[in-house]
Amino acid sequence: MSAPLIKTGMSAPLIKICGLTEEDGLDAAVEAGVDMIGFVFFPRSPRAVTPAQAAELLDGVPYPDEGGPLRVGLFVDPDDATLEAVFNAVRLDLIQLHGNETPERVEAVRFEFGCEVMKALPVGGPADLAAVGAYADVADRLLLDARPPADADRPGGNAQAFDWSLLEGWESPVPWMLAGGLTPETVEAAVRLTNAPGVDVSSGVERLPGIKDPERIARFVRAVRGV
Ligand SMILES: O=C(O)c1ccccc1N[C@@H]1O[C@H](COP(=O)(O)O)[C@@H](O)[C@H]1O
Repeated sequence: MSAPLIKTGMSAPLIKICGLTEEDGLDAAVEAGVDMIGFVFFPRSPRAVTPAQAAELLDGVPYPDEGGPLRVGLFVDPDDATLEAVFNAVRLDLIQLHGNETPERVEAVRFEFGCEVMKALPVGGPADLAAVGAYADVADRLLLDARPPADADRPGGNAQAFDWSLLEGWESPVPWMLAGGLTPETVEAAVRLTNAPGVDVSSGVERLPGIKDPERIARFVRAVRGV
């Protein structure tokens, strides 16, 4: 077993398992005690769920004030009606905006829905980190993900990592999480290099697109927590 990632005085990185579509994966994430569970409300994703499906899956899952994980809804350039439809079915703790939302749109969503917002930003090179500043005052959290290939069908969930060394010594003005191609095999190195205070994974803990592998979820959590 390798040395624990968590050095004295440092808290464990938060863990988000995203793209849950079925009970086995959801149960594995909840039982592993992850901090956040994510549901994709983007129809073009193989992990997309409807508001009704998310509500059914979440039935019986403890709420955060009962010790359960935060519930994250992932959207790509959603209009208000899309967000409303989800909020009418599910109590979300965090809205993840994974499209081309401007700082003004992030601020408006946060205000209108009274919910914390995590803005995903694509990283492909040093210049992308400069964009972070524009969201510092309007987003509660940032999610740094790999810049998708030009021909990608979706802006995330592509099992693609970026050059983590870009984040060496980088300090974020707001809480942030690392995403993009993380796996149980790579997450330890990613956290060591970037000092990420949170990690988010979808493809890397799946056995098929949209179907999570409970054993890989457990391995991912063990790798992050060094147990
Ligand atoms: O998972 C998807 O299908 C998805 C679709 C549209 C936007 C984002 C999506 N996923 C998010 O992308 C990152 C990285 O995912 P991966 O681990 O590389 O598969 C993560 O935040 C997912 O939630």
